[in-house]
Amino acid sequence: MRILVVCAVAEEAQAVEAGRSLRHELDILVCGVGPAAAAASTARTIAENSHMGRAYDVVVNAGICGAFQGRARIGDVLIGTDSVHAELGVALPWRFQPIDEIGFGTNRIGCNTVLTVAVEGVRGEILTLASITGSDGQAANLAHRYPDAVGEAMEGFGVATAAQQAGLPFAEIRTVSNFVGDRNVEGWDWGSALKSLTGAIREL
Ligand SMILES: O=C(O)c1cccc(C(=O)CC[C@H]2O[C@@H](n3cnc4c(=O)[nH]cnc43)[C@H](O)[C@@H]2O)c1
Repeated sequence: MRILVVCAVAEEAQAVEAGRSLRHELDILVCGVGPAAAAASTARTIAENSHMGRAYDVVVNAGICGAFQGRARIGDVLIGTDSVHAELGVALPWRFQPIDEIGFGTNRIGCNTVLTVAVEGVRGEILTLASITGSDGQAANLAHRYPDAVGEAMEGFGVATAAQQAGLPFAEIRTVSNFVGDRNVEGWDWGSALKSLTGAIREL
């Protein structure tokens, strides 16, 4: 099986590389931060490899993330059931209206759960945002809007869109470096999250 694993930054790619198994052919793409870079870079890589006769069977987005308080802990592995774009819709003064409600597509792409059946972790929706949530108030609002969301990151929905348009199964695996909320980047535990990421890829 040929697997494309998409990471935002080099540190995540190194953690994935450390967990690589010889059972599968696995390419690692560093796409850059955010959903637009993730979608464009993933789509281009899928197309180029297909033209070279090296088509992928599966696309996986792997990286670190923030977790919603009480739903997961630092270092936990999160396995997406759905990748949800939490900013795609209409920001009404009194509530956020997802794009689905106005008939212009969907902000949700289902993850293939068979791919990740052997990976131990917390299962739930993983949100994608172009902006990292930077306050406890915003975090509470998102947690309320998405009661089944376990974490947030910045690339999942972009990678999922590229995979879906290419007709490929998609999975999102994240490991928790911080809690969603007040921005304190010094408090992020990259070490624990990257170590867990290596372990999760080993189980994939
Ligand atoms: O704001 C900063 O100064 C800063 C410092 C270090 C790293 C960053 C990033 O932008 C990395 C974000 C990267 O990691 C994912 N991630 C991790 N935690 C969260 C989160 O709580 N909310 C959203 N994304 C998160 C994300 O997928 C990025 O690829 C910034």
